[in-house]
Amino acid sequence: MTDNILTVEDLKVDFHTEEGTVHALDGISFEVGYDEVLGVIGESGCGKSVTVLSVMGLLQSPPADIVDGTIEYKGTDLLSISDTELNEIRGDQISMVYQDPMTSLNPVLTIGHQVMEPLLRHTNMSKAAARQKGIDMLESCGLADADRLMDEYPHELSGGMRQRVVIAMALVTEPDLLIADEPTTALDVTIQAQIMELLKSLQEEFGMSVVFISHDLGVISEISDRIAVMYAGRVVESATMRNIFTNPLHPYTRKLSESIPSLDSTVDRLPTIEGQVPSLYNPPTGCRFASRCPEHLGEECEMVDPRLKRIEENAAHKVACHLYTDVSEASPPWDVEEGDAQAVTNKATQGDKYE
Ligand SMILES: Nc1ncnc2c1ncn2[C@@H]1O[C@H](COP(=O)(O)OP(=O)(O)OP(=O)(O)O)[C@@H](O)[C@H]1O
Ligand code: NI
Repeated sequence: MTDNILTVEDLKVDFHTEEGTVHALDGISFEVGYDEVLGVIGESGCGKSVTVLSVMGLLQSPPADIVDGTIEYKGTDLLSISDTELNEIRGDQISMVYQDPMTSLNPVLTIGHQVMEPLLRHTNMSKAAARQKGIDMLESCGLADADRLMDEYPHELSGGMRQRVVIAMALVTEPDLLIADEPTTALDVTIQAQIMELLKSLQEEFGMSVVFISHDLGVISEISDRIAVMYAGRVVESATMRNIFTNPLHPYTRKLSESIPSLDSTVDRLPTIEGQVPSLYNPPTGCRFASRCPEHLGEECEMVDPRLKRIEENAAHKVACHLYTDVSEASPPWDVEEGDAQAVTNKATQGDKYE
């Protein structure tokens, strides 16, 4: 058993289009622990959806082309198993909630049909048992009168109710990993808060792992244990939620955290980050944030691609930025070989003696 339920390493995805090749993901790496909620954040077009669609095996090829990388789910590389094996896992152990509830619901089938479908496909459950399980799950998702709802059609429901149905469909098989791609964006603020609350309590109840995508750091902070910040097809920082808030390192993350309105703020418009995300047809050589970065160091940032560095000895705080040095490259007193450590200790002890 590995420590993580999901480990994505160096994932590269291109799209071949008439205008050329879009390098949508350029070496994405991240991991999700058991029972952990990973928030993935970044501006529109930075590759959040492509990342999770790769995990789900749902990228259309062509135009998509997974050029490199591995996606390990419980130690199995999802990129190297057969479609049949992937189908077994998808919708049963791993399920996904999409941004727009209407795209995940079939307008001509009843809610009951759709909620029971994953159970009938992935388990040996009888229809009656699947129906009961569906009703229970709709109720867990905060839908009253679930028995009657089972015989209704999607258009008879409000947007918030439909999104609850979609969540119930994703959770009905009690998956080990739930992927939620901006599940509340289409909803108004009050309903959005209720759905977040619901997801949080269901995560605790079922003890599942979650990958939660959003372009809003405020929304994601309510549910995440850890956060991965994406920019232009890369992960630029990853750390615990607490560290992202108290000690954001990447200038892009700092900009994102400045753009969360504080509660007493009188400004109701989010300050946006100046400048444009670079084109992914022909991405810049160095740091992709360089052209917008207030802490730009000059040529190094323009020319040298910053790799993801681990900047703290024990914590898993990683950042891809030339402002920081990897712990393994730095030579602070604690960063010594075991033999040397002994020497340091001896020296210290001797020092004590002579005092
Ligand atoms: N089918 C496709 N053909 C060509 N390019 C694509 C395709 N799908 C995605 N891309 C490109 O891949 C990049 C990443 O897109 P993606 O949808 O993952 O962004 P995102 O971070 O999810 O954005 P949003 O917040 O708007 O949902 C974008 O540049 C997008 O234009
Ligand atoms: Ni998206």
